[in-house]
Amino acid sequence: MGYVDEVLELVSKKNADQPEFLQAVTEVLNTLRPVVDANEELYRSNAILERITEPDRVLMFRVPWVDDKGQVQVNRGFRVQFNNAIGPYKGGLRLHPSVNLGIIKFLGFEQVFKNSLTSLPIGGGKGGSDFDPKGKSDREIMAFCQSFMTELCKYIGADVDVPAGDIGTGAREIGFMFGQYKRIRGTYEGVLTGKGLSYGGSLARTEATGYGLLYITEELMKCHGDSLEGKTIAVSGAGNVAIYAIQKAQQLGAKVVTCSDSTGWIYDPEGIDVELLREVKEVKRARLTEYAAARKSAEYHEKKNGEHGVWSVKCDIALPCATQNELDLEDAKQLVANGVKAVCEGANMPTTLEATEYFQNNGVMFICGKAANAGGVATSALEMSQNSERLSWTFEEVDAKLKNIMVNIYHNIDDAAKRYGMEGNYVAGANIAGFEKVVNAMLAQGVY
Ligand SMILES: NC(=O)c1ccc[n+]([C@@H]2O[C@H](COP(=O)([O-])OP(=O)(O)OC[C@H]3O[C@@H](n4cnc5c(N)ncnc54)[C@H](OP(=O)(O)O)[C@@H]3O)[C@@H](O)[C@H]2O)c1
Ligand SMILES: N[C@@H](CCC(=O)O)C(=O)O
Repeated sequence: MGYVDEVLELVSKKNADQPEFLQAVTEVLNTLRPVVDANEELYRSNAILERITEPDRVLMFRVPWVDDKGQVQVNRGFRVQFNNAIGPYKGGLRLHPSVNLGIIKFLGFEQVFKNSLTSLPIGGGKGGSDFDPKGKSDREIMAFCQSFMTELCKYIGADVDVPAGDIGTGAREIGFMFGQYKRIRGTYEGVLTGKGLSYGGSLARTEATGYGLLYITEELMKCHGDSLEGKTIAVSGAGNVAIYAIQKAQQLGAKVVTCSDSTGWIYDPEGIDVELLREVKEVKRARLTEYAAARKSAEYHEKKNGEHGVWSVKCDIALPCATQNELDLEDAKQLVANGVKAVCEGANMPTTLEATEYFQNNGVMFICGKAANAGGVATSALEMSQNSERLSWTFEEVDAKLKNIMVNIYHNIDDAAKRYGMEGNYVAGANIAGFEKVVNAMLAQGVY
């Protein structure tokens, strides 16, 4: 048995109850085979694959808080500090009832490679809680965030570990957590990113993941002699990533005809009205039925198991921007039958392994989330730089740096795939390029 298969077996045994983590590790290690074969002795003797698949540490803690009725509620909090070979741990905090250790580990593992691809000095980590922010009052959100940070603040810091947003964690939650960190630790430092603009946040961070997704998609199209002009795009999700992906796609001349949330989806053949979508989702925190009620051209469909949802709509480009494993093999077959040319992941691991393979075997250009959604964390690293130098850059400066980073990521992953004879396999390219930098740093820093 080869080194990759030995480690895959070991990781499967140790983490049998963590399917999402195993899925992420399987995808990465399978695509690293040519690199591992070329360096087997070095990597094996240094146990590189065993070390890179085991987090530096896992923190799991109780989060007690009081609801509006005076009842004490208890949630479980997590922070997985996965790898800090190239910089302080960096990655978001997910607040969603589905959160468990396996999901946070998959996200933390992916973050190691994604952050490496940004070319900026950030290691990988992730955290969150099974707390459900939906339907909670602002006071309840504050109570939860303060309790969560009361424990987490012992383990993080501007040069140690810098959390940020993810599903369910936006500017409101980051504000409450920042306030609590400051109150307990007594230091005003860039310990979180995605902060409000009046207290250390960066312009363009809100837009960064969605805009970055479109910058890399634009470069992909350009390098294949095409453009986004006039293309029809299907987007899933209606949160931070989806909204700003839709906005930038429209600015670049494409028409986005779908979006979705966890209960239903919209088909709007005239193109999504992004300002209306922002009003419904960002301001009112309402359901998409409100979008449909306010827009004549929009059709609302309830989510039904076994149906393709937004992926049933004919499109040139698909941008999954909601959550993991939201696009499966049957959805991929439908998209291919409808003539999709490119799929770029705004969410983390939204496409199942089988669906990814189907796209790749059917000539669809496919860029995985580690590369395609790296613009968010890259701009978080730019926020860290601004905090360190106590300066704020203009929107245009940050946006220009973001675009440059995304274009470079495209060329790095394209080159890495070509170096190993896998031209056009951007999943392999992203994993290889991300891995090489981290491994070189690990080897240089000795056994730890
Ligand atoms: N924010 C960032 O900077 C960033 C950066 C890189 C990657 N990502 C990834 O991008 C994805 C979206 O994050 P976000 O920041 O946009 O979160 P968000 O603002 O909380 O939005 C998430 C969206 O996805 C929908 N959704 C969640 N679970 C779903 C499900 N099971 N089926 C259908 N829709 C579902 C949500 O609908 P409901 O409102 O009904 O829950 C919401 O519309 C995640 O995978 C995240 O890890 C985020
Ligand atoms: N949660 C986001 C952003 C992380 C950050 O900005 O640190 C991601 O998956 O990359």
